[in-house]
Parts: sequence; structure tokens; C-alpha cells
Amino acid sequence: MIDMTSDACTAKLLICPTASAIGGVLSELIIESCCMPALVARGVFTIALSGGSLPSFLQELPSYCRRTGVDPQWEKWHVLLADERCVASTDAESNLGSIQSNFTNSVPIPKYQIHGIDEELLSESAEAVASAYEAKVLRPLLEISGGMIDCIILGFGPDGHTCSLFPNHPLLKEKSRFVASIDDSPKPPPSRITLTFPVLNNLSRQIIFCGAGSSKRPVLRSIFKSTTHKMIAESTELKHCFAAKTLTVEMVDPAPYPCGMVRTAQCNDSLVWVVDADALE
Ligand SMILES: O=C(O)[C@H](O)[C@@H](O)[C@H](O)[C@H](O)COP(=O)(O)O
Repeated sequence: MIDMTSDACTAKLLICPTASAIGGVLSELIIESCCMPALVARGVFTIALSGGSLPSFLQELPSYCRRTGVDPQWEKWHVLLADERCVASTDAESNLGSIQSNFTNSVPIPKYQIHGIDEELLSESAEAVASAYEAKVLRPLLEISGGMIDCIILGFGPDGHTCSLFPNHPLLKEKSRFVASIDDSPKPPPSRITLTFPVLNNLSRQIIFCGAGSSKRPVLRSIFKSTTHKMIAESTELKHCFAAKTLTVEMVDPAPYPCGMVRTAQCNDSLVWVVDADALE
């Protein structure tokens, strides 16, 4: 486990001029920095996604691939959920439902490689759903993916939550479970399952946060050190990302914001924040 109190951690911060530019930047990062290296190294690509506004940023992924002539080899993708509300995928609240309608319904990823919760367990408990997801989805995917999820794309709320990890909740201290349940989520619905910090911080090759809008400002101002003064501008080889302002930021003591507690093992390029200017300035 990474000691967040002593380890200095830098991250990449990509600032898009508008929210509509986030999809292109995100597509490029997913394909060029995560998918292609994973396919070359292991012949499989594992990607975890959350809900909220994030799935809408993925709408551009298929057209990005067509436009750039990249073959992402969809048949080798496995999509899992960074968090899910304990509802059926047909429910308007379902994160999987949103991921399907915004993204996976438009690409030929085999249905059985899009890993939702076991809906038969919904009548039992969130805990049963979480345990089954860890045992039957996450652990087998870690096995085919060299022990780490290739890419985890996360949103973050105005309260600083990410996945279904909320400020000051006991789940932030989880050390052993990879997928946990929560029945008192402050954001409805109350029952959910979520990846935990042991996965986010130790078992992910790349984490990309996305968010837009002024409601995110207080969180971003708290988790990056001196965003206005001490950021180092950098160039990038990536075309879309070049259109965004790319900075290296130092992450600071993140309490109480769970999104600021996410520290990939290497930090640096493996921890990326893609936001619009409105979210920062
Ligand atoms: O199930 C959920 O509620 C989401 O997975 C959640 O973690 C979301 O990603 C954030 O709340 C950010 O959402 P917005 O981008 O819509 O603010």
C-alpha cells in the first residue's frame, strides 16, 4: 500500500478549453496510452469505467478510431465497472446502462466481455453483489491482464467522491477487499458496489479522472498544489492532448477528498486528470 502521507506524487493535468473537447482528449489517451500498449504487451485490454457524466465523454471513442484509422481490436476489450448502483442495468440509475447507451452499444465488444453485476443477487444484498463481482469478475480479469487493470476512468463529484468512495466514509480505510459494498451512500441510490483503494492505488496501470464545470473547482483547488503558480507547462506528442494545456501538478494531502487520495504506484504519467477550463479557473 502506498503511504500517501510521505510519498510525493505528481500527476498530469490536461485542461481542455471546453467540456466538448474532453471526449477527444480522453479517446486519444485511452487508445494511444492504454489500449495499444496493453494489446502489444498482453493481447487483451481491461478498462474500468464509472458512471455520472463520464460515459457521455466516451461517445467520441468509436469516431476517434475511425478518424485516425486505428483498429482498437474491440474483440480484445474487457469492460468492468469501477462502481455500480445496486439496480438492474435497465434501470435509469444504472451505471452499466449509461455506459452501454453512451459507448459499448456502438462498438463490437463481445457482450460477455462487458461485465455487469449479477442482478440475481440484487434481492440478497449489496454485499453479495460486491463479493460476487470481486470473485467472478475482477479477480479473473486481473489474471488475464497481468495482475493489473490496464486503465480505470473515473469521475469525481463536487464533494470529492470518486467511484462510490465518499468523504470520511469507513470504506476509505478498506485494506483487503478489492470490491466493497456500501448501503449508506450520501449520493442516491444508497446501495452500491465499488472498487477500493487497494485496487485503485496498487492494481491499476493508468487512472484517468474526467470532470467538467465550476462545481468541481473547490475540489481541484484543494488537491493540486498551487494550481495557479507552480504548474510546469509541457508539450505532448499526442494530437488531441496537444490542444489541451498539459501541466505537471503536485498532488497534496488530499483529505477529505477521496478522489485526491488516488495515487497510482508510479504517479506521473499513470495518473492523469482531464478537465475543462471551467472546472479549474
Ligand atoms: O455512480 C456514480 O454516482 C458515479 O460513478 C460517480 O462516482 C460519478 O462518477 C461522480 O459522481 C461524478 O459524476 P459527475 O461527473 O456527473 O459529477
